[in-house]
Amino acid sequence: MEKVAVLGAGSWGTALAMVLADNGHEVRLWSHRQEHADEINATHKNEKYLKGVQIPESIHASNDLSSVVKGVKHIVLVVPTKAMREVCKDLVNVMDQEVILTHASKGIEPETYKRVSEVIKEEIPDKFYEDVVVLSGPSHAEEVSLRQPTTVTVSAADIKVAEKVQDLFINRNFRVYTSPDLTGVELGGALKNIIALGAGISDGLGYGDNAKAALITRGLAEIARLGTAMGANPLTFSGLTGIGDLIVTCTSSHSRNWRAGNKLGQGNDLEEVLEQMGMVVEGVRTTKAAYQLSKNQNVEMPITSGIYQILFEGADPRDVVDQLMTRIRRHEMEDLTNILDEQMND
Ligand SMILES: NC(=O)C1=CN([C@@H]2O[C@H](COP(=O)(O)OP(=O)(O)OC[C@H]3O[C@@H](n4cnc5c(N)ncnc54)[C@H](OP(=O)(O)O)[C@@H]3O)[C@@H](O)[C@H]2O)C=CC1
Ligand SMILES: O=C(CO)COP(=O)(O)O
Repeated sequence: MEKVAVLGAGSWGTALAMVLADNGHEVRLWSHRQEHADEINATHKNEKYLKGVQIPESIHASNDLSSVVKGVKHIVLVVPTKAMREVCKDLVNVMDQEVILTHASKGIEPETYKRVSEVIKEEIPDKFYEDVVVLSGPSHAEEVSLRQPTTVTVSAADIKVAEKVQDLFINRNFRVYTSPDLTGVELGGALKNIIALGAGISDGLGYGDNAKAALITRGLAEIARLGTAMGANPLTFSGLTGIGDLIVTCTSSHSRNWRAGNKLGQGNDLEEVLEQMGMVVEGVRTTKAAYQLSKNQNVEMPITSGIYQILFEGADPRDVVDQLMTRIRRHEMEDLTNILDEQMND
């Protein structure tokens, strides 16, 4: 059994800490607020983030980063991506041994367009880690904390290290696969949040299942287009961290991105919506990053671009839908049509 530090005591950090505790590991859960750590230790609940869920008494919460990471073999980073750099900087000051660093956060940094593992590697010298691993997939914390069947994927540059993390987390409720495509796994998890905002907007506008299916399918096409341009393997987007996570986030009312989109579709203002949520809505920052990336990479992303206009340029969602529906007509799969054309000409 391993000593594990989970950094980030929101819904996902707490749910992952519970999986690890169920597996018999010694789990320390770090919160950046002392009173939050005290509340978890006193009540064995995390009411704001996982309402009604009983947390195993073996999980010890703390606000003291240094004591939390002392002597651990694994550190699991689960803070919102906007806090990732700052937490890594603090972590470097208290680390004195080599660990396996896993992160389970989903986003892209808007200013640098970096994936989370790139941010971590930039901030933490490599003498402190065996490798940086990502854990991603269709996994709402609310369901994981109820031990409902869930599947995720872990990936790292060194697949052997990813397998160690697979062993750490896997159990009969939480099935963990491995993938060699770190870039694809991280991008699928980050970019699906943009489309989930769109699915929420569509539902908020009162559109139906046809529109949602269109958003998921055409959304996946543009995620794969950008992902492939950034070095991912296109096959990854047909897996758990691609279409799997896209389905769960676009169709579940657990999703904060879907819920925020839903309120926007009903005509609420972005600032107000984010304030009311009180939880992280990663898709907003990621839309900014992906919109800019699509321009830099010269990749067409009409849905992302439409959501950018709604979030940051005050566009009316109905006008954006109209704009998407009346784009110039085209083939569904340009690549496929090109191959067929070539075969006809042979
Ligand atoms: N929830 C889910 O089902 C899943 C979430 N994820 C990803 O996990 C990541 C974390 O999300 P999640 O746990 O859901 O978020 P939540 O909104 O549930 O919780 C966020 C937590 O981070 C804390 N926090 C905020 N700012 C900082 C900071 N500067 N330093 C340290 N901690 C901070 C918050 O503390 P405070 O209470 O003080 O605000 C809170 O404890 C996101 O990237 C998300 O996309 C991935 C898969 C599933
Ligand atoms: O990533 C998630 C499920 O896999 C959680 O999505 P939300 O952040 O939209 O709640």
